[in-house]
Amino acid sequence: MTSLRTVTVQNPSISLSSRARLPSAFSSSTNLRFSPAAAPHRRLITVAASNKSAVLVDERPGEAGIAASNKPTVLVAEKLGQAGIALLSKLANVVCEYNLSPEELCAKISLCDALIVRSGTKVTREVFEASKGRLKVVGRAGVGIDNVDLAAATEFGCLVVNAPTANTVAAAEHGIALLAAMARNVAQADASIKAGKWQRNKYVGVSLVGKTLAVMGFGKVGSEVARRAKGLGMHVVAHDPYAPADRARAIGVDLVSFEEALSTADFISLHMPLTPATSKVLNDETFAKMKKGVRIVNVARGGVIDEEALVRALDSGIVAQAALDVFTEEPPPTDSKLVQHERVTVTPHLGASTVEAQEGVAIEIAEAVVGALNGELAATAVNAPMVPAEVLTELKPFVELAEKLGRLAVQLVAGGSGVKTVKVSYASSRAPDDLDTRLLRAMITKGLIEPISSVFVNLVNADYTAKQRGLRITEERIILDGSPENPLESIQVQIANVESKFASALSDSGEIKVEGRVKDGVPYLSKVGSFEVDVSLEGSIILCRQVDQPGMIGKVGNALGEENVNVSFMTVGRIAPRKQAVMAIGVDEPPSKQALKRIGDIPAIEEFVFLKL
Ligand SMILES: NC(=O)C1=CN([C@@H]2O[C@H](COP(=O)(O)OP(=O)(O)OC[C@H]3O[C@@H](n4cnc5c(N)ncnc54)[C@H](O)[C@@H]3O)[C@@H](O)[C@H]2O)C=CC1
Ligand SMILES: O=C(O)C(=O)COP(=O)(O)O
Repeated sequence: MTSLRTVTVQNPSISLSSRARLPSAFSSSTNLRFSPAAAPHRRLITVAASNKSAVLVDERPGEAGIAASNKPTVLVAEKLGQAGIALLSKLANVVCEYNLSPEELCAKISLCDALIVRSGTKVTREVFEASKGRLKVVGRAGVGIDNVDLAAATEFGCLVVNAPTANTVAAAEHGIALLAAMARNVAQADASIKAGKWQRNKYVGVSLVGKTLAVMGFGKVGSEVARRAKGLGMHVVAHDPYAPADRARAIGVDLVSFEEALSTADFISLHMPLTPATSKVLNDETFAKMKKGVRIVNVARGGVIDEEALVRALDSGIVAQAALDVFTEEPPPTDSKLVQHERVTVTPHLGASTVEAQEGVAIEIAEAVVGALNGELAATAVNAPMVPAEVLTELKPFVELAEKLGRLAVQLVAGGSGVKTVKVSYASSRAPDDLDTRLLRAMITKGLIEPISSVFVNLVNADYTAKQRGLRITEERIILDGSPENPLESIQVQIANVESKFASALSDSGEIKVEGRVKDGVPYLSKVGSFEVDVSLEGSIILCRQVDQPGMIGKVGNALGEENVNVSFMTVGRIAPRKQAVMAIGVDEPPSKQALKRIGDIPAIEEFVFLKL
C-alpha cells in the first residue's frame, strides 16, 4: 500500500539571472532541444524524438552579407579567434562584421540566430526587439555581461551564454602588470625618456613587498591576482560578500569587510562584476575612508568607480596613483581628465587580450553557442536555470508529460482564459531536494500559455512570462514510500477558480484536474477530474462523458470511422458499472466539425471535448 505525505512549496522562485555553474560533468549529450514551435525560425526547449540536431532553418530572404541558407546564421560582431570561427562554421553560416553601429546591428539582427560579441558591443533591448524573435542565443566571448540587456534577453526567450574561464589568467596577469607598472612609474618614465628626458629622481617608485593589497571581488580573477600578489611578498586581504572562507584560507588570504579592506589597504585591486550593487562603489564617500596615498588598480569595469570622484581623490592626494584598464565610457573621451592625469596609467581594455586567452575564449564561446543552437542547455548560460545533464536525461519523458498536461489542462478551461492559479503536485519517492522541478514547471507553464496566446515560452522566459500574465504556479511534493529509482510517479496539474468546458474534468473541490505518468518512457494521461483513464499522450484526444452501457465504444468508433478519423486507442474510466464513465479516444488527425457533431448526437454521450496535444 502506498502511503502519502504532502509538502507544499509556495511561490517557488528561481533567479533567471542566476550564475550558478554546472558541474564539469555537464556534457553535451542531452536530448533537450530548441525545436520549432510558434514560428519556423523559432525554437523552444522541448524534447526531440531523436538525437538529430535541431538546426535552424533560415527561411527569410537574404541580405547583403547574410545569405539565406538552411544553416543557422551566426553574426560575429567583434574579433574572435580563428579556432572559434572554425568550430562555428561546422554548424552555421558565420558572418563576421565588426564595428557595426547600433542601427546597423539592429538592421542585421533579424537575419541572425546567434550573435557573438566582446565588451565593445552593446546588446540592448532594441537589438532583441529588432530580431523579431529570431535571435536565440547571444554569446559573450568573455566574462562580463554588463553590455547585454539580460532582462530583455530573458523576456524575448533568448539565451545568453558567456565564456567565463578562458581569460581569467590573462586578466589576472594584466592586473599584476598594472600593479607593478604603476608602483614603478613604468609608463610615465617610458613616455618621458621617449620625449628626450632622463628623469631618474622624478620616477622614484614604491615597493610592493610587505604592503597590503585589498582584492575587491574574490572570484576567478581576484583569487588569481591574490595568489600572484602573495608571490610578490604582499599581505593580501580580500572583500567579497559571496566568497567562501575556505577558498580564501587555501590561498592564505583574509576575507575582510568592505570598510576594513578600504581602511587597511596600500593597494586596492578591483575584480567584481559591474552590477547595480557595485556601480560607483568607489566614490567620494568611500575614497574618504581610504589610507592617504592608496594606489588603485581597475581591471574589472570602469563603472565600479565614480571617475570624477577619482580625479578629485587624486588631486587631493588621497589616491597617490591609479592604473586603469577599463572606463565608464569606452573608449574614454580624449580630453578625459582621468586618462590625462599624470599619476594615472591606462591601457585600452587589454585584460583579456593575450593570444592564448583569445584562442581559449573563442573556443569556449563557440562551443557554448553551437550547443545552444543544437538545443542543448548551455553550461555557461547566464539567464536560464542550470540543470545538469544527468538530471535532464532522467527527466526527459517527464518534461514531455509536463508540457502536455499543461496543454490539456488549459484546453479544458471554458473560454480558455482567466487561468491565474495553478497547483502542480509531483508524486515521488525522492527526497524533496533530490528532484529539480524547475524544468518541469517551465514546461507546464509553456503548455498552459502557448495554446491560448501567441507568445512562445521556453526555459529562459517561462517564469517571466507566467509572472507577466499574473499566472501563479505553486508546486507541491507528494512524497511516496518506495524506491527512489524513478524520479517521479506522477504529475498532477490543477487549475482553480475557472469553469470547465468538460465538467467531468473538475475535481470534487471544483478545480480542473489532470494527472499523468510515464510508462516505458511514454507520457500517459492517468486521471481527468475524478476519473481514472489510461491514455498515451500522442496525437490528439477526445474525452466523452457517457452513461456506462454496452455498445458505446462501437458507436463512437463508428462515428469517427465514417468521418475517416483514425482512432489510435480508446479507454474507459468509470465510477461504477452502468454509472457515469469517461471515455478517452486518441485520434491521429483532428476530427471535422461533422465528426464531433456525430459524437455529440449519440444519446448516451453527456458531454465531450476535443483536445490537441
Ligand atoms: N579587463 C578585462 O579585460 C577583463 C575584465 N573582467 C572583469 O572582471 C570581472 C570578474 O571576473 P571573474 O573573476 O572571472 O568573475 P567571477 O564571477 O569569478 O568573480 C566575481 C566576484 O565578484 C564578487 N562580487 C560580486 N559583488 C561584489 C561586491 N559588491 N563586492 C565584492 N565582490 C563582489 C562575486 O562574489 C565573485 O566572487 C568580470 O565581471 C569582468 O567585468 C574579466 C575578464 C577580463
Ligand atoms: O571578459 C571580460 O569581461 C572582459 O572584459 C574582456 O573583454 P573583451 O572581450 O576583451 O572585450
